[in-house]
Amino acid sequence: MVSHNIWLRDHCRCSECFHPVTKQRLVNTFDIPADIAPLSVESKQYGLEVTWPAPAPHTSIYPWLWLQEHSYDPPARPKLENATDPEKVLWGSNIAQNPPTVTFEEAMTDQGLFEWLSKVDKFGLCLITGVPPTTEGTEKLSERIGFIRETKYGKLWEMTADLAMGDTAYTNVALGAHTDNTYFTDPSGLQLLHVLSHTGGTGGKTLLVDGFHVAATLKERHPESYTLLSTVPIPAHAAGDDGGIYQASPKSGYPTLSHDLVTRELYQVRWNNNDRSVMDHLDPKIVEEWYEAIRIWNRLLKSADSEYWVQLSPGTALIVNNHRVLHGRSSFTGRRWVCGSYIVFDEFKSKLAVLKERFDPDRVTADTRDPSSGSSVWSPAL
Ligand SMILES: C[N+](C)(C)CCCC[C@H](N)C(=O)O
Ligand SMILES: O=C(O)CCC(=O)C(=O)O
Ligand SMILES: [Fe+2]
Repeated sequence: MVSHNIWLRDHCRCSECFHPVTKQRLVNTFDIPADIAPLSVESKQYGLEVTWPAPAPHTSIYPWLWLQEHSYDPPARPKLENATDPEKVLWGSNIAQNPPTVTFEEAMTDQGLFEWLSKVDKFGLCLITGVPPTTEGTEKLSERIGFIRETKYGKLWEMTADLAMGDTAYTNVALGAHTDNTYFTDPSGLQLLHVLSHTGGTGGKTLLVDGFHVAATLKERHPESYTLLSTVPIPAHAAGDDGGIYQASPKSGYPTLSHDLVTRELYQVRWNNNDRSVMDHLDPKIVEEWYEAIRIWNRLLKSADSEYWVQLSPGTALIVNNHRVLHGRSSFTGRRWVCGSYIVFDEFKSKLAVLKERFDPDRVTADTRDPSSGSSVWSPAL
C-alpha cells in the first residue's frame, strides 16, 4: 500500500490531531509542509508508527485496520464497474415468495430494529406486520428509525381520494411505478405506507419494483439507453396546491440514474413520469433516442418479471428505500384511507451504522485504543 507523506500527516489519528470525542480534524492541514517526510517509520503490533521532523516534531500511529480500510493505492474497495453494491440483493417479481418482513414488536427492540433496517438496506423494502392500524402506531414505528421528514403533505401524512392535496395520489386513479419527491432537490430517503382501511370497494393494490434490478437489466441489454438515463437531467414539479410551487434545484433537474463518482455504483433512481416537467433543455440531436430510452425503461419497469404486487391491509405497513424501489398502485373503488411518513435518508443510514456497531456479527472489532493515550480515538470507518 502506498500513501503520500502529506496524506499520512494530514490523517494522523492521535488525539492531538483528531478530536477523540467529536471525531473532527484538529491538525491544521495547511501548516503541514508540502514536502514533509518522516524521520522514521516503524511497524508495530497495532499499527504503523511514523515520526515526523522539526519544525513540528510529532509521532503518528496508524492502526493496521485503519490503513487497510482507507487504502487508496491500491483502492480498499475496487470500482464496481457500474454494478451495484454486492451487499444489495436485487429482486424481481420472485420476491413475492418471501418478501422481507419484520413484526412491529421486533421493530420495538434494538436488535429487531437492526434486523429491520438491515433488510431495508439489502432489499430496499420491508413489510412490517402487527402494526397498530392507527396513525399513532404508524408514527411510533416511523420514529424508531429517526426523524420523520415533514413536508407539505404533513408529518405523519394521511391520504384518501379527496384531492385534499393537489396530487393524483389523492384520487383513486392507478399510479405507475415511481419514486416520490422528484420535485425536491433531495427526494425523501425512506417512505412508509400503511393502509388503515378500505371499505366499500376493491383494488388499491401496491406495486413495487426494484429500480436497481431494472437498471442492471437496462445496462446489460441497452447500454446506450442506460447512458442517456444516467446523463439527461429531468426537471420535475409539484404545483397542485395554491400554497406551493416545488421544483428541484438546479431547475434542469437530475438524471434518472445517479452514480457514485468514485465507484461508479448506481446509488439513486429518480423516476416519476407524471411529475416530470417540460423537457426544454434536451439536446435536439437526442430527443428521439431519449424517448426511446424511457420507453425501454418503462417497458422493463412494467415487465411481469419486475413487478411485485401486494395487497396491503390494516396492520401490515410497508417501507421502501425511495432512492431505489419504485412504488405505485392499482386504481380502486370505495373509501381507502392510507397514512405514512417520509424518513430522512441520513437518519436511516446513521441509525443502521450505529446499530451495526452493536449487533452486526461481522462488525470489525478493531483494537481501537490509541496506543499513545490508550483511549479509543478512531473507528475503522472514520
Ligand atoms: C406520499 N404522500 C401521500 C404524502 C404524497 C404523495 C405525493 C406523490 C407525488 N406525486 C410524488 O411522487 O412525490
Ligand atoms: O396509494 C398508494 O398506495 C400510494 C400512492 C403513492 O404513490 C404515494 O402515496 O406516494
Ligand atoms: Fe408515490
